[in-house]
Formats: sequence, structure tokens, C-alpha cells
Amino acid sequence: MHDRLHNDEAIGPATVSTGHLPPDPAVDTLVQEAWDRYRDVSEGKVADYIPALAKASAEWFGICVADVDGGIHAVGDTDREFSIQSISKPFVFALVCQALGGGRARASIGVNATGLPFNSVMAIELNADRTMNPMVNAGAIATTSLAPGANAEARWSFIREGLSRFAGRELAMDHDVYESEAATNQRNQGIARLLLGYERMYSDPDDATDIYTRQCALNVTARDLAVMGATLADGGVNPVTRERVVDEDRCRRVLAVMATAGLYEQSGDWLYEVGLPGKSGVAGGLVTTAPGKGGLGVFSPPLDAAGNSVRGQLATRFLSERLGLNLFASKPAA
Ligand SMILES: NC(=O)CC[C@H](N)C(=O)O
Repeated sequence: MHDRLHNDEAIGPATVSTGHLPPDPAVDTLVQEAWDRYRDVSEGKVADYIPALAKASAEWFGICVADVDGGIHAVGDTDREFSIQSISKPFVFALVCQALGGGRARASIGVNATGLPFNSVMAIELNADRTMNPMVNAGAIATTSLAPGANAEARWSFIREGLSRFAGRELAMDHDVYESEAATNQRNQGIARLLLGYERMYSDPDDATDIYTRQCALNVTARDLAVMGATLADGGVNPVTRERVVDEDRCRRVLAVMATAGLYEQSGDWLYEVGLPGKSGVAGGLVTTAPGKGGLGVFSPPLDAAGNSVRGQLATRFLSERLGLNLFASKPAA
């Protein structure tokens, strides 16, 4: 997590949750305030391990809040497209849970941060090569391998169409990003084959890696992310299109896994600071869900060491505090 998130920065009066978002003008004002406050932050580094991602500008910055009533509050670069990357993971997991049942998905992939006992010394030594949960690559590629469909093309359609329903518009792949990652993703190919050896890969490993690479290259905007997050906040119904994408009970399972591992090894810090399920992607996107209230999408390419958007984290923490979204906040009853 970026150093600035460890500082007790004064971000104004914290609002305690009232069960819904503040009135629209107040949300608009706070989204603008978040953008003004962090627009000049220059820390972080644009990802370049996927060569095509290095073309992004460090300046791009957009923040969008989508409420469960369908209202949109957007400031900055919220219509600029970027690849969804790891933010596809919770949404593909949701679609697979919907198709297979949450129990089977959990048994096939796992939902724990490490999968090892609390005092395991091995946990320190081991890499997460076996599936632990669907938010890290091993579990995410295994999840993709579970997508229903008679062949790879059908499985890809299942994923692309499902993610499009979450966003409320037809999502298309960025071919440049796809080709760039497909040429450099030997590590993910290795993970998929290793999982086959551990019987945790449920279709051809090369096909699964290819579909996973495609799903990561789907283009979205900060606005799309806000609507996708708001769909998980709205019991699985897209608040803009009113289409049901997944069932209510799938949503709460997906949000639990996001809270556990959405920001990788910094998920505990994130929960401590922000108090909401979130998911980051290396292109600079960050989605956050406030159940029953709305979704937040931020886009800003410079990342911290763990691969999470620096301005994304700062803006989300600010909005969680000021909009009263932290799930752990309470006040004495009397
Ligand atoms: N954290 C990310 O967004 C990583 C996604 C990327 N496609 C990968 O598998 O490496």
C-alpha cells in the first residue's frame, strides 16, 4: 500500500453510514473534491511488464460514483478506455458462481487469503501457485477454466457477454494489449499447467490462459467500473439497465472474496483504511462496492509496488470516509 495511505491525513469529517448515499449534490461536490485533492499526486509508476500498458499517461485521472438508483457522479477522465485487467476477476467469479453454484465454485477454487493455517511457516515460503482464491492469478485462471461452454470460443463469449451485462454496454477487447500480454505471459501459462498437475485446472490450460488474457484486455472506463461495482451493490441488478446479472446471494459471496484478497497482499491495509470490498487492475483501474449504496470506479495509471493505483486508493479512501461508506463504522446507539 502506498505510504500516503499510512499517514493519518486529515480528510475532513467522517460521515457515519445512514444506509444510503448522501443527496446527489453532496456526492457531486465530494467527487469533485476528491479529484481536486489528489490530481497533483505524482507518486507511483505506470505498469510496463505488459509492454502495451506503458503507453498510458500518468496524468489520466477519473473518478465516478454510480448509486443503486442509477445516478452517476463523474469527474475527470471517466470516459477514457483502459483494459480491465485483474478487475475482471471478481466479475468472472460471479458469473461462474451463478452458472455452477457458489458451493462448487468455492470447492474448486477456494476463498481464503492463503489457504494455510494461521501459524504456518510454510505460508511464508510458498508462493500462491495452487489456487487459494479467485482474486489472484492461479485462482482466476482456474475460475476462467470453469466457464461453461462447449469450446474455447463459447467460453470466451460467456465471459465477454457476462462482463458486458455488468457494465451495461457491449465491452470490446483492446487487441494491442491482448497481443502484448499474450506474447509475454509465460508465467501465467506456467501457472495454468502447474495447476493441471494439481488437478485444479478444469479445461485445457492453454485455452484457459488465452481466455483469461482476453478477459483482462477488455476495455472499460471509470464509469463502467462504477456501474459494475454498483451492480454488486444492488443485489446483482445493474442499476442503470435494470437487468439482473447474477443473484443476490452470489453478490455477497463475491464481495466477501474481494474484501479478503482484492488488493492482493495489501488487502488487510485496504480494509483497515477503506472498509469496503475493492479490486484493482494493473492498467490503473480500481472498483469498490458499498453494498446497498453504490459502486466507485477510479482510473489513474501510476501504481504502487503491489500494483494498485496510487490515486485510486487515495480517492477511494477519501470518498469512503466522507460519503459514510465504511462497513465497519458505527456510532453508539444511545
Ligand atoms: N493485477 C493485474 O491486473 C494483473 C492482470 C494481468 N493480466 C496478469 O495476469 O498479469
